[in-house]
Amino acid sequence: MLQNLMVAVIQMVSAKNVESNLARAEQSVVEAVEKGASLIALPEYFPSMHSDSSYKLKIAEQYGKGVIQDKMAELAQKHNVWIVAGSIPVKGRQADKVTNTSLVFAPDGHCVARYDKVHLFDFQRGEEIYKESDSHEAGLQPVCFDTPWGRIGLAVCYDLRFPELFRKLDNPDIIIVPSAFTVPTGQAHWELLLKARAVENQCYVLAPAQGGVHENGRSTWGHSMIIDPWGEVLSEVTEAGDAVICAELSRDRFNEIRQQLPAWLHRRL
Ligand SMILES: O=C(O)CNC(=O)[C@H](CS)NC(=O)CCC(=O)C(=O)O
Repeated sequence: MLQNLMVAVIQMVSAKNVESNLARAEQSVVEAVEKGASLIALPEYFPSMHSDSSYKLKIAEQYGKGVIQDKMAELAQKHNVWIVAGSIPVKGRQADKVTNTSLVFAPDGHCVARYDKVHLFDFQRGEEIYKESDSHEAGLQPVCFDTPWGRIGLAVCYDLRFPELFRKLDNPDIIIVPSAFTVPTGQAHWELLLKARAVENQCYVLAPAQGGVHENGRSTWGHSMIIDPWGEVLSEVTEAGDAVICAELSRDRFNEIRQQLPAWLHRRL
């Protein structure tokens, strides 16, 4: 097993156009590679953020083929890295629905994991209204995948509020939560929820987020971060806009925390 793992978390302010978002994502992946990262995580819906949900359906790809997936596979292989492709819209079972799907590409370019967001964000606060369930099908199961450093569990954005999903993961060492939090809920809960999931599950948490003012006028909270199993923030994006942050995840630190405070072993229910 690898002792340490350099990871990168990418923050974006995605616009509508898929091609230009993919080009920006590529730039950030290259920056992460230059910083020495071997696992790179992109935010929720990095290929396109747009108010009209029918646009998601328009750009949604069949699982296993399409320009977004091709680009991610190419980048993983070219740079010999793991890429967690935040989320992308994938065609659902129903013709008028998509799944909000996180795909993981291994260094050989193969897609090795698929997670469909389980909890859909239906929210209303004044003018700010989201009804993700109108255009999305919910996923049904928790997903983990294995890397030479350890096991990684997946969640997307609003899932962060449902600790039972994380408990159902198969004992991950890292949890990755690509997100696009609203500003008011992000300000109130984002860091709190991320730290809670890290501390209660005694694992690293990577949180790549959309952060800034988007083309359509929507603002997202950003504050992408990397948190250790003690709840300490190892790295954080403090400003709006595109950014790449890195941290080295330590196997020794992970083991030390779980040995000193074996809460993970003390679970009874
Ligand atoms: O729709 C898109 O284009 C991108 N996706 C999102 O913005 C998603 C679904 S609407 N946002 C969230 O889940 C926010 C959760 C949140 O903010 C909270 O739990 O407080």
